[in-house]
Amino acid sequence: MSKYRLFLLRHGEGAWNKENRFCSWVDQKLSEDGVKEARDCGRLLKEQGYKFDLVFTSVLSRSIHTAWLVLEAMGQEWVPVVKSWRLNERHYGSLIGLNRADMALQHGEEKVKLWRRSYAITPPPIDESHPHFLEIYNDRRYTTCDVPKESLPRAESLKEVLDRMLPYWNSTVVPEIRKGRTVLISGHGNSCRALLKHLEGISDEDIVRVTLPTGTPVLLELDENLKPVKPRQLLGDQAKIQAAIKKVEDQGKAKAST
Ligand SMILES: O=C(O)[C@@H](COP(=O)(O)O)OP(=O)(O)O
Repeated sequence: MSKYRLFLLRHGEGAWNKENRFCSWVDQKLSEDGVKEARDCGRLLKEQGYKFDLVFTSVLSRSIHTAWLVLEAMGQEWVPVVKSWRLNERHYGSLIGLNRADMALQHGEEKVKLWRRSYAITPPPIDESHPHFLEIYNDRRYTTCDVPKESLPRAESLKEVLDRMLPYWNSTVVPEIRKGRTVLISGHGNSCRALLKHLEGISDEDIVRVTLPTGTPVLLELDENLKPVKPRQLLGDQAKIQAAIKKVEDQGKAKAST
């Protein structure tokens, strides 16, 4: 029987989602469409009668703004929002800023798919020569982390995302769920995939086929051991959701960027 409800959400479309560039730890804002997606998501959740007690976000603006817009559309702006770098998007290393379709032309679609969706493959790390290195590592938000700046990742596989997220999940999120609080995690494509893998016990092979569209709430009904009692539900128009998933998958197809 379902005891708890947990909602996962990949933020609304960001500016670099639109440009098909790996965004990761670069703090891009939501696009106009992304703002609309977040508002629509809040309206849908309100229509369906859901109420949140607590929202968790990463320290990236696109996840925070999405949470704000969802809460505003629901008329639940008072709900506390808690932020942690441990919910950040996967660190895409030296791929950050690069166009996926260009990468597929240069390295092949299979390689890009492995970088994007495999469990244990870590992309090449970022170094000081990368155009976005200083922007990320000199950002004040990363002085507030529970690890020294030098220990922050320089690239991550999905497994490494789960490794840094799980301590936070177990110490901070789980106790709130166990108190009976309805939690929304306004996160990212890969941080949500990592959590889904953990909660649903998805194998390393099967996680490759899990892709999340932007701005679409995922409802998990959990038992007292926080195990799902039924398949995850992506809320909204199912045909539109399938089209949005395909669009994200197709971002890795070879095509010269304009
Ligand atoms: O880092 C990014 O560019 C995307 C994920 O990219 P893919 O894994 O889909 O390539 O993360 P998000 O938009 O959810 O923050």
